[in-house]
Amino acid sequence: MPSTTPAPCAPDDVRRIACIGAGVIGGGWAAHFLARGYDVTAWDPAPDAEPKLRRLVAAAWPALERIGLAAGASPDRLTVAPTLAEAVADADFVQESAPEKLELKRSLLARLAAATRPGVVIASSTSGYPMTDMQTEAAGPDDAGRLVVGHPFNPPYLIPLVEVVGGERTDRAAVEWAARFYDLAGKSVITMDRELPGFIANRLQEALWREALHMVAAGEATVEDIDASITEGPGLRWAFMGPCLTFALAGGEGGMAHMLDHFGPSLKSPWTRLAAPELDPALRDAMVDGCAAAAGGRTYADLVAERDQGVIDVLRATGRLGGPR
Ligand SMILES: NC(=O)C1=CN([C@@H]2O[C@H](COP(=O)(O)OP(=O)(O)OC[C@H]3O[C@@H](n4cnc5c(N)ncnc54)[C@H](O)[C@@H]3O)[C@@H](O)[C@H]2O)C=CC1
Ligand SMILES: C[N+](C)(C)CC(=O)CC(=O)[O-]
Repeated sequence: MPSTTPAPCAPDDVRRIACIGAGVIGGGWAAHFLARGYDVTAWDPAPDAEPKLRRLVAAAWPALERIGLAAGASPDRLTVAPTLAEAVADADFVQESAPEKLELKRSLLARLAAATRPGVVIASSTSGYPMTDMQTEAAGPDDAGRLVVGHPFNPPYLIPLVEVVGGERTDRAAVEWAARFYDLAGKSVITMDRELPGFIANRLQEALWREALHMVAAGEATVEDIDASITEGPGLRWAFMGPCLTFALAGGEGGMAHMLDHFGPSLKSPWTRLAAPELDPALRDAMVDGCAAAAGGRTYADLVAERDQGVIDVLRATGRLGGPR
């Protein structure tokens, strides 16, 4: 469909990015865009947002230096704006990462569309809301048409994937513009042609997560057993080969055909519980205590540094890190 709302600049001419909401993900996006050499302006209504954001970027920067910064990249190119309107006034692209609350997203995305220059694409980091449900308050086709989902993975400055999809009122050209922009900004993009709650990756992750919670709730496995079952097992394969091709190898030389003929009947075995468990206080405490035990005295900062180095090692070992960019 031809664009009715052309962006004010081409994806490769983007220079200024606004990050709206500057918590774990908005801050991670800011670090990523800064490392890629963009100017970033952030806005977040929390009174302590600026020092928190600067701490997050400072903590991420050593990892970003290790994988290589773009020419001219600097944390000094981060500005924190006092108002939403000032944050987006000159933006060539907006990444919204406010809390996962539908009403909040609806009104915030409408405000952002009204405050940006006509045609500027606005992407939401939502983990699961379809854009159709979030774009209901956008004023008209020119506003709603440039709202897309750009779902990242934590931390956005190291995990390449971003899932891009529009809603019923989104102009297809905005989806294509966002996909091209993320690609130029160093992300690995999956563009979806239809909306699914949870998109692709979270739909898969949530199935695993529900089963983990069921096992902890029923006392069938500890948090540490569950984590080790992935890091010592399938997780090692999943870093470079997805679950489908991995299981094709389970069929030996007969491939997926033999795998399905052999193990297909067990698909119907009651292995999974599928429906979500009740997140009652006992389960909440078991998960929180189990994670504290698994952390074994390592602080949040220790774990972030360990995770960042682990992701870099995996990216490097699987040939997905080139030289300095
Ligand atoms: N935490 C994660 O692993 C991932 C989260 N996401 C998505 O990213 C978004 C943000 O999540 P997190 O960063 O985890 O949350 P967070 O709680 O760390 O950060 C949210 C930030 O938004 C700010 N905020 C509150 N009201 C706001 C408003 N009206 N406008 C702008 N900012 C506002 C808060 O002050 C806070 O700094 C959510 O949509 C979430 O689903 C996506 C991928 C992964
Ligand atoms: C926990 N989460 C559902 C918000 C996670 C994501 O959306 C993606 C990720 O980083 O795994």
